[in-house]
Amino acid sequence: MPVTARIFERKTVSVGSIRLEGGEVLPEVNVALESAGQAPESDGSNVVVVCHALTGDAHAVGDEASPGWWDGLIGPDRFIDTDQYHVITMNVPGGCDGSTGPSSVNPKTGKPYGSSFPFVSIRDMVRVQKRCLEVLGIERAEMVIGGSMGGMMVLEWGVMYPAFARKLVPIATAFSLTPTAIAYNDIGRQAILSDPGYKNGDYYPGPGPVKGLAVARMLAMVTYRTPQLFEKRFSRGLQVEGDVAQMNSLFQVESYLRHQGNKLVKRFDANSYLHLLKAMDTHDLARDREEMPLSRITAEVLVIGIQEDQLFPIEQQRELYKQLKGLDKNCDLLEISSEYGHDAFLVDFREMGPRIKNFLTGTRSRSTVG
Ligand SMILES: CC(=O)SCCNC(=O)CCNC(=O)[C@H](O)C(C)(C)COP(=O)(O)OP(=O)(O)OC[C@H]1O[C@@H](n2cnc3c(N)ncnc32)[C@H](O)[C@@H]1OP(=O)(O)O
Ligand SMILES: N[C@@H](CCO)C(=O)O
Repeated sequence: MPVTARIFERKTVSVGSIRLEGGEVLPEVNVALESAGQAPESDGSNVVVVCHALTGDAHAVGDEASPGWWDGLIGPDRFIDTDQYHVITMNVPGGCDGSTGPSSVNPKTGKPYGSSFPFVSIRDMVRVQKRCLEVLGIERAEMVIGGSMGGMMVLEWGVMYPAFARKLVPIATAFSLTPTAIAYNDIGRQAILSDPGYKNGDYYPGPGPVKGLAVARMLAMVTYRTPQLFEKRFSRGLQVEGDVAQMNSLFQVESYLRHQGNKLVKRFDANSYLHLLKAMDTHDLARDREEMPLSRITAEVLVIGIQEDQLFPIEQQRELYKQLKGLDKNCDLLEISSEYGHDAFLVDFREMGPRIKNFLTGTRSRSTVG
């Protein structure tokens, strides 16, 4: 593979109007994207498409000045080597990192969409991203990879566009959410909806339901990590030594979660959060499909699961692998154990990294499970 000048680019691509699964037409859809690494080969053999998770964005790959959220996995001489590959990450429609979403201006009214922004499904996200890649002249990819919501998109890529990618890596994901995950999402949703700053979704340019969004993030963080990690990091330590009778002491874990809540509201829009939660809740790979959707996949698949994941339990990835295997697909399952739980796909690359590298570069290693 020839090594050419390394590119790092952020841009917004107009993909025109899109008819959504729900029937509504979203006019003038923009997709914000970032690409890093080598120029894409015309046959897509060095192209890696990254699908981000709920509060992720297009900035997967960064540098010292501006770290990206998947720098541990992707970069020069890293597991996905940008000296060899062209890595492209698109912000999803409905998001808030530059792609058309609830905070965007509706070209028909000249005002932010707010409450009028239509429902965007996981399939709509993939359809929009496919259109974006077509505009860029990218017809094929070597691999599509992503975790959590991004993993739902990876599976949809394989089902909707079987000829697009040669390899798929769905991580910490599933065909659909468990009722428990939907329950967590609804508690977060209710926190946002009950904040007076929500104003039925039409709060722009105001700060919006920042308290509600912060509380939603606090709860979500508990599901993203594990009791073991919290025990190790915080135990029952106090951040503020208060008077028990006055109830003004503060545990370290409380302080940490409040910090995480306050951190998210500085970079994320509550309406986008609500839309993406709904997209995940309602997603089902089998919905409105007569044939077994996995039977359409032609790519090689590496399923990765985290044994301590509270949000997407490991049984879901085992089932995915089992069904792929039952359909005689070329697939593998990597189970990792990490005290980071669900968030391990963002931070714990010890086992995942080498395995993804081998899968991408074609150096097959022994199956973890069978
Ligand atoms: C690098 C980026 O640009 S990420 C931005 C885009 N985000 C995404 O794409 C979403 C995916 N990313 C994530 O979910 C997260 O960023 C992760 C999983 C990758 C990492 O999570 P982090 O929050 O960075 O790590 P961690 O759980 O260790 O928290 C560290 C933070 O908690 C703070 N903290 C730790 N203990 C306490 C405490 N007792 N009280 C208050 N704050 C505390 C630290 O000071 C640190 O704060 P900072 O992030 O403001 O510097
Ligand atoms: N930490 C991840 C978890 C969701 O998969 C995020 O915020 O997107």
